[in-house]
Formats: sequence, structure tokens, C-alpha cells
Amino acid sequence: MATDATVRRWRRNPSLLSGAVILGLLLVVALVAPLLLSGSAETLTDDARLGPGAEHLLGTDAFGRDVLARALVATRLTLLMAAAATAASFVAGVAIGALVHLAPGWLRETCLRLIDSAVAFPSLVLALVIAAVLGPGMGSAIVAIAVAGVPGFARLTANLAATVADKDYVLTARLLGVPGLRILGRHVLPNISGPLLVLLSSSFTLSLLDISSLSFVGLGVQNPQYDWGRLLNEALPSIFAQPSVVLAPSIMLIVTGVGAMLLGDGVASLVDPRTRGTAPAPAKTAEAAGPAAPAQDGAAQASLASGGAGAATGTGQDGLLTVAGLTVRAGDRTLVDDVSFTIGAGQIVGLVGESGSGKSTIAMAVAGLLPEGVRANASRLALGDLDLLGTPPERRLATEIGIVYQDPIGTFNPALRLGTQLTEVARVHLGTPRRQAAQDMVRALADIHVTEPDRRLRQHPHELSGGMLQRASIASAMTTNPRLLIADEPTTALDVTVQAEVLRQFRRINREHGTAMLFISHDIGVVGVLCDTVLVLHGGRVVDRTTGGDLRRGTVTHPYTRALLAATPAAVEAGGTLSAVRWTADAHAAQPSGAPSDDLSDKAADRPPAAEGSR
Ligand SMILES: Nc1ncnc2c1ncn2[C@@H]1O[C@H](COP(=O)(O)OP(=O)(O)OP(=O)(O)O)[C@@H](O)[C@H]1O
Repeated sequence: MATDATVRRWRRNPSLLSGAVILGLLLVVALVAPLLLSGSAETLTDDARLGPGAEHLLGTDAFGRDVLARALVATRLTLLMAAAATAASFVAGVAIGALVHLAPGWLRETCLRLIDSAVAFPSLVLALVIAAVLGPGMGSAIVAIAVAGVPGFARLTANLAATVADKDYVLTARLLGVPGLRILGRHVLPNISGPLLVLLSSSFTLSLLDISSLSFVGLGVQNPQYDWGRLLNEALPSIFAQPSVVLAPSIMLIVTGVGAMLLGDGVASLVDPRTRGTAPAPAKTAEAAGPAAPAQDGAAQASLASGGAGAATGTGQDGLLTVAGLTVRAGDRTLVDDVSFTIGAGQIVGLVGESGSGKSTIAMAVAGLLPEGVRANASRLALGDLDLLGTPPERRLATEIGIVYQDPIGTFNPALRLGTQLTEVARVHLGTPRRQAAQDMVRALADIHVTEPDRRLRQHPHELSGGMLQRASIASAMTTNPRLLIADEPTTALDVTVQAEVLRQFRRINREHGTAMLFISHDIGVVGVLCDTVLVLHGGRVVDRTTGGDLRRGTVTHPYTRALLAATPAAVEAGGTLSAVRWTADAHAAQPSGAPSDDLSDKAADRPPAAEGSR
């Protein structure tokens, strides 16, 4: 039951519980004390400067007013002022940070440096200067503290947003043409809310202290109003003769600060879906439950190997995807140099090469997702009649190109349920009603052997195993029945047994839907098994064009390709030695040339991912 789950969640989160109790009590005091204790807190009497006693627990001040009652009554004004200043800093800071994140490069850098300078300036000193300029008073104290708190929120927001900006789910949203502000609100802010909430709570504590400091030095609340800072100010002259008068406001300040920090920590872990307390599904069980156990035998692996769909040239003239003379530069640096290939409908072209050879850059150039500062030029870059250079219509890009990334966990927004994410393309771009989109996705997930597809849609990404998520991302990429599917190292992060099943799903989709595929891997064995045509990249250039069949048979002639083959684990298993690939385009020499493997088609899909990570 939802209520049981809520109770369990609160029990497992002692910070949240204790912070909520402390602040809850303070709120009750803030509401009730002014109603019940105003008389003893504000009426002048002849009982001046009494020590602690039964009638006045902490004594009375110089005008015969009850010290404890005044501290309790001051709770409302103090909390209201601190909350108002913190809320204003939060809203303004997050808005500025978000805008800075969206700003073009030079403007963003300039703003970030300005914000850094403002953060380096002590906030209390800044608040004192602003309050002095505005003049003493409650309003100017709130404004001063609010302004002083803005840079902290702005910097954290801009920095955190930058760390999320290159996540696969943000790139996918960009591919789908989601506007920048919506990406910010839906994908970026929810995923940086944890640290922001922690800052919010510490900022509330800081505002509380700063506002009390302003009142203490006479720049904040003025007579006859009083907050805890003002009470400390009034107690100063008698601090040695009657120390009990500073006790109540000081304790209130400390208790409130501790309560706010505890609540902030608790809320931060509550909003993070990964720490919400839902036990992740055990990966093994989830995978084992799949109806299609990965084939381990040679025959099954061979059936995975390319069946020759489409001509194996990759340079044909009538391709669906045409890449001609593609060059990608970042400033003066050439990342991809004069690359040309085509992919026909139903054809799978593989890009293979060492880490940093430019595989992902080519894929991102095709999808129009190159990072800022990286520019693509080509004599032709087109998907059928869709010109991919310039600014192709977002809707067509979103529906005609699907992408599957290497890291299935990073593909999905951890803050949203899978159902919301998996059906987004259908709902937003195809106008499919929500219920229909969910039903379609359940069918698509079942097709790709995701168990309990209904339940998966209600789960968060961290509750699924990597293989299950990767299948979900393939189903998601296929929602619009794209003409081109880009798979950027889709099996590298997967368990060896799951790899084969995922590769089989690509082959099935390619055959059943006639989808053109650009398959990227640094595992030459996997590429040989799946692809019709293979382009071997080195230093951003295509150094060899071969076929999956030649790779499987080991009948490749180019020294670099032979070196790559020789360096694969299969070759080592076959008796070779695993050596680093050393080859330069100029020298055209392979070190070592090693005996090519002749059993790729049988072993590739079972082979563990190469040790070298990619991105
Ligand atoms: N935003 C960028 N700015 C400058 N250089 C970049 C940028 N992104 C990538 N590069 C460089 O471009 C080159 C190609 O990178 P890319 O990621 O395409 O290689 P890759 O073959 O996909 O490697 P991996 O298998 O590790 O993903 C690398 O040298 C990389 O450092």
C-alpha cells in the first residue's frame, strides 16, 4: 500500500524524520506563540532583570518582559524573513544559473567568471553593504540577504547543468527537437535537484544567521518588532550580569539551523529515485526470466552472422544514408577527415577502430548532435531526401533516426519512470494518445524479450538490469520505425551472455523492418558478425573498407585491420599473443601482424567486451 511504503520510506530516512520533527515543532511555535505569549513577551512590568525562576524560566529583560516568551514569539518573524530571503535567492539563482547554462559559449564563460567572483565575496559582507545602502529595516535586510545568496545558487545550477548536458537522455531529447527550456525543466533540473535542495537547506541556515547578524548590528528588524538577532542585540549590554537572556535566541538559532540541514539531507535523498528505497530487480533473475536465452552454440552464433542483406560495399551510390567527404573539426583540430560511405535500406555498416578514432563523432555528425564548438562539413550528408547538413526539420530527424547508446543506464533520465520516457516520442511526435502509446510500448518491449513489460513501464531505470534497459532503449529507438538506426557501442557495457541476445535483436530488426543500421564498435569480432560492410577507422580517417564476411574468415589484407584482428581476444584464445595495435597510416606497417582469427562468427557474440572503455 502507498501509505505503508511512505511510512517505510520515512523510517529509513532518519535525517528527514528528525529534520521534519524539529522544523514542524518550530512551525507550531511560530504559529501559536504570538497568539498565546504576546502579553508576557511585550508588556512592560516592574520585574526588570529577574534571574531564571518558576514564573520566568529564563528571567526577564530590562523592561520586565519574559525572555523565553520573547524568544518564542520572535520565531515567526525570524523564520518568515529567513524563508523569504532563501526563497528569493533560490528562484533568482536557479533561473540565472539555468539561463547561463543555455547561453552561447563566450557569454556563458563571462557570466560564470562573474558569478565565481561574486561567490568568492563573503555573503555576510555583501549583505552588510547592500543593507547599509538600502538603509536599516526588515525589507532591506531580506533583500540584502536574498541578493547575497543568488551567486551560490546560480553557480551550482550552471555547473550541475553542464554535468548533465552530455548525458545520453539529454542528447536524445535534443535529437527529438525538444526545446532548450523544456529539456532544462524535464531532464536537467530534476537530475540536479538533490544538490540544489541540500544547498537550499544550508542556504536557509546561512540566511537565518545573516539576518540575525543584520538585526544584531542594528541594520535589520527595528523596534518595536523583534527577531532573534534583535533579542541578542538587546541582551548584549547585560550579557555578563544576566547571561540567561542570550540563551533562548541562541538555542533557537542553533536548533533551527540543525533542523533545516537535517531536512535538506533527508529531502535530497528522498527526491533521488535511486535512493528512494525501491530494491532494484536482481539482474540475474531478470535476465534469466527472458524467454530467449542467449545461444551458446556455434550454429546459433552463425545464424547471427550477416546474412548478406544488401550489397557489401558501403560506397554505393544509391544509399539511404549518404555521407560524402565528411570532415569534422573542433577549432583547428580535425577529428574526422574526409569520410565517405553509404548505407542502403536493410544494410548494416559497421564503424570499427580504436578508442578516439572518430567513430562516435561520425555518428553524432549524422544525427546532428555534435557538441558545441565542433563543426561538420561534407559535400553531401543526407538520409534519403532529408538533408542532414544545416537545420533539418526536427520532427523528421526525431522520427527517421533512432539511436541506441553504449551505456543503457545513462540513456534514461533517472528521475522519470520508464513509461513516461519510452512513450514520449509516440506521444509528442506522432500524437499517439497516452494509453495507446503505453499499449504499443508494452507490445514492443515484449517483442524484444523484455519480461513483465507492463511493470517495466511503471519502474525507474535503476530498477532494471543493464541488458533489460538496453533492450528497452532499442524498443524506444524503434518506436517511430526509423529509416536509420545508429547503435553506438550498444553491447560494450553488457554482460557477455546479454551481448549475444542484444546483437540478435539488431539483426532481427534489420531483417524484419529493413532498417538501415550504422553499427559502431571497437570490437572487430562483433562488427564482423553483424555487419555487411565495415569501415576501419584510424585517426579520423577510413583506412580500410572490408566486409563482415572477410572479417569472419580473416581474409583481410590491410595491415591495420589485420593488426586489429590479431589483437582481439579470439586471436589470443587461438594461440596468438595480445599485443597493442601499433600502426601508422604513413608507415602502412602492422606491429604485430598476427594470425587472423578464423572463428569470429562463432565466437564474437560470446566474447567478453574489450577491456578498453570507450567514452
Ligand atoms: N567535443 C570535442 N571537442 C574536441 N575534441 C573532441 C570532442 N569530442 C571528441 N573529440 C575528439 O575526437 C576524437 C574522436 O572521438 P570519438 O569519441 O569520435 O572517438 P571514438 O572512436 O568514438 O572513441 P570511443 O570508442 O572511445 O568512443 C578523439 O580524439 C576525441 O578526443
